[in-house]
Amino acid sequence: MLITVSGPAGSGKSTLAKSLADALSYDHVSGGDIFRSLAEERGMTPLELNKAAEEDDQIDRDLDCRLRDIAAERDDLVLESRLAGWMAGEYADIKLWLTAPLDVRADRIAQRENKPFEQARAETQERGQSEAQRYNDYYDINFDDLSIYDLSVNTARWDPQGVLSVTLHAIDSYRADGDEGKAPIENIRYEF
Ligand SMILES: Nc1ncnc2c1ncn2[C@@H]1O[C@H](COP(=O)(O)OP(=O)(O)OP(=O)(O)O)[C@@H](O)[C@H]1O
Ligand SMILES: Nc1ccn([C@@H]2O[C@H](COP(=O)(O)O)[C@@H](O)[C@H]2O)c(=O)n1
Repeated sequence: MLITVSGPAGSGKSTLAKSLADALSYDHVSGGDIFRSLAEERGMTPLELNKAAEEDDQIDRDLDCRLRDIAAERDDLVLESRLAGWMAGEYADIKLWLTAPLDVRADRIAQRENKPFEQARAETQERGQSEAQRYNDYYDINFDDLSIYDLSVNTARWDPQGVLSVTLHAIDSYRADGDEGKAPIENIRYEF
């Protein structure tokens, strides 16, 4: 199966994707892995590529194109990034969405990156708004539209082990013969 894990910054995507891949003995590919590969191919550090991406939208598009190619080619994989669900589209078997209130995510990011809460909160909010605008401009994606996902989990309500249990239960309970049909993602422009 191809499982995607999407959500905003600090929602717990990497944490869940790693533990899901371990539990299922699947491979795990993250947007961060792809971004690091793109940087290496260009002879840049990820930080340098991140700065370049502010001026050059082709860098975001290359990352998203790589996500879509991986989704088309691979199986028994957990694919994790903001847009994994949108990019994998019809190739994904189960699309998971993780979220948590902004204050919770900002607090996690403040701890992870060792910065003040207010700073993390402002940066996370601003980055989220800027990303949502870019996804809309590039691909006509409404990042707030959760109708494409099969399961949404508020990770503020369960610890990482709890989130893993909830999602593993959903995956284990999935029966292809009882599936009434994947809903196609409509009106997205896969233009890279
Ligand atoms: N269910 C949870 N409950 C409490 N803390 C969590 C939970 N899931 C993840 N965390 C913690 O929140 C922080 C952010 O998690 P993680 O890096 O997995 O998020 P992310 O969505 O991949 O973030 P980003 O998009 O910014 O890379 C980490 O410190 C992680 O340990
Ligand atoms: N313009 C960008 C795009 C991506 N990154 C890095 O890739 C990681 C994955 O991004 P997703 O949106 O696919 O989750 C992200 O955490 C960044 O490390 C970036 O720096 N700049």
